[in-house]
Amino acid sequence: MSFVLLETLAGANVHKRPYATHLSGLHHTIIQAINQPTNQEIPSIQSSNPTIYLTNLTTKMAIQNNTHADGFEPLSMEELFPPYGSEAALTQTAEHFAKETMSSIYFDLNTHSRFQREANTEDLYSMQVMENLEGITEEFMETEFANYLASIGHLKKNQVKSQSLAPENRFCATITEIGWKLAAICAHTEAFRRAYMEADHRLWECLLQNIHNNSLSIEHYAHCRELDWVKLIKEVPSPIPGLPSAKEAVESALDWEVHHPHHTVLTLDGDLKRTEFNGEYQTHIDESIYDECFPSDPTAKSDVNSTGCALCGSQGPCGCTLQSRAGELVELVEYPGVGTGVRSLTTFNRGDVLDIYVGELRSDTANDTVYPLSQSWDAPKGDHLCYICSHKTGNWTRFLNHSCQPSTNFVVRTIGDRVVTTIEAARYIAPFEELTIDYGSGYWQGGLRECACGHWNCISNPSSESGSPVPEHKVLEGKASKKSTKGKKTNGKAPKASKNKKARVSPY
Ligand SMILES: C[S@@+](CC[C@H](N)C(=O)[O-])C[C@H]1O[C@@H](n2cnc3c(N)ncnc32)[C@H](O)[C@@H]1O
Repeated sequence: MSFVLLETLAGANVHKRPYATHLSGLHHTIIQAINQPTNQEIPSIQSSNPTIYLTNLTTKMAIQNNTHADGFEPLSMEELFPPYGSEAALTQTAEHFAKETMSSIYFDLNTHSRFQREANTEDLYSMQVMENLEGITEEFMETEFANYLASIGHLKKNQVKSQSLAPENRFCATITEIGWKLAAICAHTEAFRRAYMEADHRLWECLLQNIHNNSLSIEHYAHCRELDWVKLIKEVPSPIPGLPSAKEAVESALDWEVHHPHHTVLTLDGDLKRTEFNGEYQTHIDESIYDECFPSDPTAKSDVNSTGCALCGSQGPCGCTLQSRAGELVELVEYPGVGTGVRSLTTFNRGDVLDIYVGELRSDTANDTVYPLSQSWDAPKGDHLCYICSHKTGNWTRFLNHSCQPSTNFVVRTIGDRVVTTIEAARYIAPFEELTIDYGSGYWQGGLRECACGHWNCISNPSSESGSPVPEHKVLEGKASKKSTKGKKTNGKAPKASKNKKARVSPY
């Protein structure tokens, strides 16, 4: 199990490191830097490994090109690895750079909002960080704008406080291409500011194109995190020769009621909608709840159903929690033919534990055949504990669509005082890739549904080896594998089940 995106174990001796000035590029490292005990080595960024990137690219391109009679067409080596310096190779590099930078932009925006929230609670350290971040952002915008005004003769050179270090005309090209709004949002991120200064023309153009193509996603992401980008540009006078109107950008700020980022879906027609099922809004909860149909928590860790907490190994009460940040780095997006799905905004590596499938723990499925997951403590033997029903309340994991070649897996683990089903990365996952999971063959059998994943070996493809129509459960079962830890049995007693836990709704 890899803990790249996990925060900390409860009770672990964790010290915060001083905030690093450069957020971008180091994003995964920063997570660890913030959360690991200070005496540990910080691992290097795995996502920059070109082999991993190319392996993923190979898979992606192979899937996109499945035009052969048996549904699979191998690519030539030249297509996969264009010759060094060729136009195709440069484009591939630029695309890779843009995706990585985009992922750092989302990460930095999220980190900014975490500090903002802590600063709002009068945390002195976070208040100081916020002051620095705001100062850097304002100075960046002011310098670049002043230099532009000087270049068109609206300011005298000696009125400009500091020289821009960016290539000439970059400010104008940026505002023209992505507009004041996205520039103001992205200026809050180290990733954007650094690329602005350092990236060559081709890389920068590719990044701007990516920002432009994801404008609603970025604005919604910032909006949910209450980023005050307006104050950065509201004093910009209009009109400025050669630039669009900043006033119009301010007036077009997103007007969308925010409860939780995962209450909103980016639709195929470029709009936003609330998540709903059977005409009712779906709400986010952080952890599973159970009601009167069980006298106590049916998933409570015990001697019978668990070999101990996967995080600390304890058989007795331990209070460990999985605090993954993966949920903060994914978004809900509509996909053709399959409805709402989950899009990654960062890179994940094989083995990353992304989150826990949560919902209402019930003895029945509440007549829902879409979302319930059978929770067992030993999946291969099928020892069923309850159903996790997430049609009304749940987290982002309920929106994972199925693929016969999925990027994540269900895994049964004991974490803290509960047996849970985690979602874990099955392989490297690139930014903007859809996260998918295998619902298990039973979900598709019986002719009621057809899988639309399009994979050449899809279960619903009659010529595929995996298609065999035997009706079974109509719930998500996944291919959950039991992962045990060699936990010490502490007192031999099953811990008392916690009292009915109220759903805690967090801001993210
Ligand atoms: C657990 S939900 C996933 C989220 C769902 N797409 C939504 O809009 O809420 C499962 C449902 O999503 C749709 N779905 C997911 N994966 C699919 C696939 N590969 N082919 C067809 N439909 C799929 C089906 O309607 C399925 O019953």
